[in-house]
This record gives sequence, structure tokens and C-alpha cells, in this order.
Amino acid sequence: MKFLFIINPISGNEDKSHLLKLVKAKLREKDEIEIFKTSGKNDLKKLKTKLSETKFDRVLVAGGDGTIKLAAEAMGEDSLPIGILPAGSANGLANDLNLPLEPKKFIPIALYGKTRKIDAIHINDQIGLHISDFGLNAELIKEYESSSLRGKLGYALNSISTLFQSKGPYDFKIETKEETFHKKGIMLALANSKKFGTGSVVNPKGKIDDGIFEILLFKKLDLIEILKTLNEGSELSSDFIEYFPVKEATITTKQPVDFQIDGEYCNSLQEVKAKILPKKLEVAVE
Ligand SMILES: Nc1ncnc2c1ncn2[C@@H]1O[C@H](COP(=O)(O)OP(=O)(O)OP(=O)(O)O)[C@@H](O)[C@H]1O
Repeated sequence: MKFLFIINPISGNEDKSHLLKLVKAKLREKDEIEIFKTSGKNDLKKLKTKLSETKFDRVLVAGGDGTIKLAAEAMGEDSLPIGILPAGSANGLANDLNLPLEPKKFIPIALYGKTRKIDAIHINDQIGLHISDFGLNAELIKEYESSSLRGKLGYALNSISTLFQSKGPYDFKIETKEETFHKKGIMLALANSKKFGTGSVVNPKGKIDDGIFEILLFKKLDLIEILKTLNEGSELSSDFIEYFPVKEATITTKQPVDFQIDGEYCNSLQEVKAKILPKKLEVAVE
């Protein structure tokens, strides 16, 4: 097999050289591997070129959700199986797929493990694999990306100041094929899966391969309800969150609101068009 190993050198504030050594040690005799290190600049274009020049059998990704998203976007229609080496600060997708977190366990899966097809969400001109949102969380990510702190601690430290500066609540107009309605909230998420990378189960009915995604409307900050999301079985109050399962929707806001996809800040936007892409990606899981 021929592998393309995409490595994000900065994700999760972690050196990846030990992962590369472990991967090389596990390769079968005739296998080949090429390395693509992300630079944070023009990676999508460079990766597309790499994929068009050489025929690979599987793509390995050592990084967080942003790097997996990059791989998915670069492959476009000709999707190759992806082996995930969770090495981001939160690893939301790996967490949702129940991938092990120890390299000795996840490397054999990433290289030769059985794959499973998962949905993605087409969001404006990008792809979202996990959770994307307008409002509070995107504000947190914007602050985090502009600060020099990385990793979980950096995220936590940035969160505190952002929470006090949020400009919400916001007015959201939600248009689906069936209806149009208006809702007010501090955050509106498009969720392909159950939980945030932090482990918070915000979308208990979310399934990553069911051909739908959920719009989650967070109405207010409520510490008790947030704590309840740490326990998978908890019933969340409808005063805190409302769910709208859809295949396609357009969300508009009165003024631009910060938006993020899979942990990557996108900009302040006033319109997002989202559509489920059923079974779009093949990911190694066991
Ligand atoms: N060499 C680099 N220098 C600076 N930034 C980089 C580099 N390579 C990639 N990036 C940036 O890293 C981000 C993607 O990070 P990724 O989401 O994979 O990890 P993370 O943020 O640590 O983890 P998680 O998404 O799990 O929280 C992108 O914004 C990308 O532009």
C-alpha cells in the first residue's frame, strides 16, 4: 500500500516525530509512505496538487479535526480511506468515532484497520465533519487562534475572557425545505455527531452516518445544563437547547456573527447554507 501521511506539526502543541517513528516501524515490507507537513499557508492547494500527482491507497492524518477537514476537502470527489492519528488539542471526530487515544492502539487501525463510511456537511464552499457553529463557541475559537497559547489550557484560559465579552444573543432565521422560522440564541450549531471535542454530549441523538445533521440552538448560558452534558445519558432542558434534525438548511443572521467549522474560525458571516453529504468519507475505525 502507498500512504500519504499528513502531519500538522503544531496541532495539540505536541511533537509528532515519535508518531512518525512508530508508523514507520509498523509498515509492512512493500508499503511506501510519503510525508506532507502542513504549513498553515495554502495547504489545501498544495495537498490537492500532491494527491493529483501520485496515486495513494490511504491517507493518514496526524492532527486535530482541522487537519482531517483539510484532507477531506483536498480529496474532493475521489475520496481515499483516512486513518486518523489523533493529535489535536481536542480530537472531536476521533472521540466521536471512539478511536483509542494510545498510539500503539490507533496506529495499527489507521494503517490497516477496517473502515466505516461517515457523513459530512457541505457548508457554503467547505466541508464540516464534526460540529460547526455561529456565536459563542466561534468567538472562543477566534480568540484562541489569535492568541499564542495552544492546547487545552490555552483554550480554557481564552474562554474565560471571551465568555464575558460575547455580543449574543443573536437572531437566527432558519430555512429548511419544509418551513422557515426565527429563533434567538447565544449559539447555533450544525452537528454531524454527538459531542464536542471537550467530551460534552450536546447532541445525544446525533449519529455520524444517519444521513441527517442536527441544528442545535443554545438559548442561554446555563452552568448546570453545561455540566449535565458531561454525562451521556442526561436529558437537557428545552430552555437551554432545542434540536432540529434536517438534511439541508440555510441560516441567516441580522448582523455578521462569528462562525467556525470543526474548530477552524471561518469569519463573521450572515448566511450559511448547509447540506448533508451522506457517507461522504471512509475512515478507519477498528
Ligand atoms: N505549520 C503550521 N504552522 C501554523 N499553523 C498551522 C501549521 N499547520 C497547520 N496549521 C493550522 O492548524 C490548524 C488545524 O489544527 P487542528 O484542528 O488539526 O489541530 P488543533 O486545533 O490542535 O486540534 P483540534 O481541532 O482537535 O482542537 C489550521 O488552522 C491550520 O492552518
